[in-house]
Amino acid sequence: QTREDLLNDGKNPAQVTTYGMGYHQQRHSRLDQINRSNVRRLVPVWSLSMSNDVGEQSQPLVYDGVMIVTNVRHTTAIDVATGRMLWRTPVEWDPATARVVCCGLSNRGAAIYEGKVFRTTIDAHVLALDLKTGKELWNETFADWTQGISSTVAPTIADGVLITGMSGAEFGVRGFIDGWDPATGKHLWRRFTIPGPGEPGSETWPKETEHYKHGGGTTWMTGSYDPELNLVYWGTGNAGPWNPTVRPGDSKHAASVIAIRPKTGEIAWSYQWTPGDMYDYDGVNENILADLTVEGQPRKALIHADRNGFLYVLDRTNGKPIAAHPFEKVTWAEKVDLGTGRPVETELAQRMRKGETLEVWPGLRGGKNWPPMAFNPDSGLVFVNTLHDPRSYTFNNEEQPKPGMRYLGLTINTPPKKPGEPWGFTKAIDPLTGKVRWEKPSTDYPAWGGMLSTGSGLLFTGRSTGEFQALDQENGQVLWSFNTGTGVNAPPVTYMVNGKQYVTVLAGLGGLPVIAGAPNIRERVPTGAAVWTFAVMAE
Ligand SMILES: O=C(O)c1cc(C(=O)O)c2c(n1)C(=O)C(=O)c1cc(C(=O)O)[nH]c1-2
Ligand SMILES: [Ca+2]
Repeated sequence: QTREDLLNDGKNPAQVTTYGMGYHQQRHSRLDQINRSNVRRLVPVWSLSMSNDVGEQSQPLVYDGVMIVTNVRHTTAIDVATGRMLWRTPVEWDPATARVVCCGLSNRGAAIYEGKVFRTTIDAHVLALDLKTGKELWNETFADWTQGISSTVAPTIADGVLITGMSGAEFGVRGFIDGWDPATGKHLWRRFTIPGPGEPGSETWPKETEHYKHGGGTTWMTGSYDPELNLVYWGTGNAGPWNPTVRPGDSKHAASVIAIRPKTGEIAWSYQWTPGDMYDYDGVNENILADLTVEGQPRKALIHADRNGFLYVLDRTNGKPIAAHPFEKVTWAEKVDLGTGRPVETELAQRMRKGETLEVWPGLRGGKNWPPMAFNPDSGLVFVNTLHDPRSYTFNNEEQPKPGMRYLGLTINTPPKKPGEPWGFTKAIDPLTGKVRWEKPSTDYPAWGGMLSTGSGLLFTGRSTGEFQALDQENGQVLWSFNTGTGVNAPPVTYMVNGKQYVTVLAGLGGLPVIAGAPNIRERVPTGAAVWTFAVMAE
């Protein structure tokens, strides 16, 4: 896992070295051995228990025949050929940490570089293990978890710097991104996403108070990286508290993407998806980098499906919007004005800001939550699991921020589902036009799984009810389905070993779906945890 290995992820099919299957996070593999006609003979070749009951969200990494997976309890190395565990290093944390976690005890994966495995922990540590042995090499505490700061994010390595994010925007914290020396664990820089007094963007926060210290904007999904521009694109979470009446203004840089220099964390540009966020529209969803042709011109684009319901294409050199179309039902904004770059709020949103209790789409979980979509550069389409789920909010001003305590300033109501109304959709969308090529409704539970696209026109994704499936990219038809026995949230990967293509996904119901899941999911789908690896059975 040299710098070259990370830069070339996707080119060498034996390896998966980065989160997103490439720094661009397209989650597309050129591999085409598994195709429409043989996918029905896809069978499990091994499965390994993860000894965990609180959910699996990690994207596996594969290097030199070794797979690295994480969850909240362990970092595990697996021999890809046999499915045997090579080593497993436990992560120790005080069970009381669960109190400062909004949405489950989760971990989304590791980074690998120069013989080391890097990960964050739920109690706000970042650490390095020896890739060969699992032995801990260094371990740094980056925050005091009792203050409400935790971590679920997979780190990344960009330009030789280890970069980590954090969680806690529901607990009155101020978001940041850290840079570390991967060799030693030395802290190199910290970039707060919420500006301090006098910094650019500070004018969007109340001047009289120290509200910026509680402004949210956490950084709980991994940024993508453009090595040529040398910029890392990192999304930021909801503004805090959700109640906007105590923080009039845009609340920058919450619910935004910031483009940062990996060596210093300096912000090159920022773009705010949801100014003055009052819906918990965390802007952390993946930022897919792609080179698109727009009106005959090649453009360096960034594609992002936000929780706020809009699918954006930005110019990633400067953060200017090129396109923005709703990909789910949106009632808080009429459109995004491409000239000003700002959403045009509906009357409904304006009445909400004044304190009326009204139903809004998308609801707090967003038109899409964290499970990453995929982009196929050949067809130019994105493939995404959406959430079709409104909420109503009643703001109240009583709450004050207290370290490590929830700080939301509102109560939430879930309107009853209309009979026959889907919980979400799986959609193929052209990000430049917003045109939906096909969509499939989810009628029992929302699909809450990451997406993988392959060169043979297949899509792999999981369902909350346990099925891991292959869909046809042309029409969404399910070509293959395997029941893993527990919900699938994690993003799948594909790679080649000894000339044979494999697909791997972690199964393990967890995260927000079990806490606030669509009807009684805990009674109908068991928890549990395993890595599943599939290949086409020989004739
Ligand atoms: O604001 C935050 O810091 C934060 C962190 C996390 C997280 O780290 O998992 C989630 C959210 N917010 C959130 O709003 C959310 O809907 C969510 C879902 C999940 C999940 O794991 O399923 N995590 C989170
Ligand atoms: Ca949040």
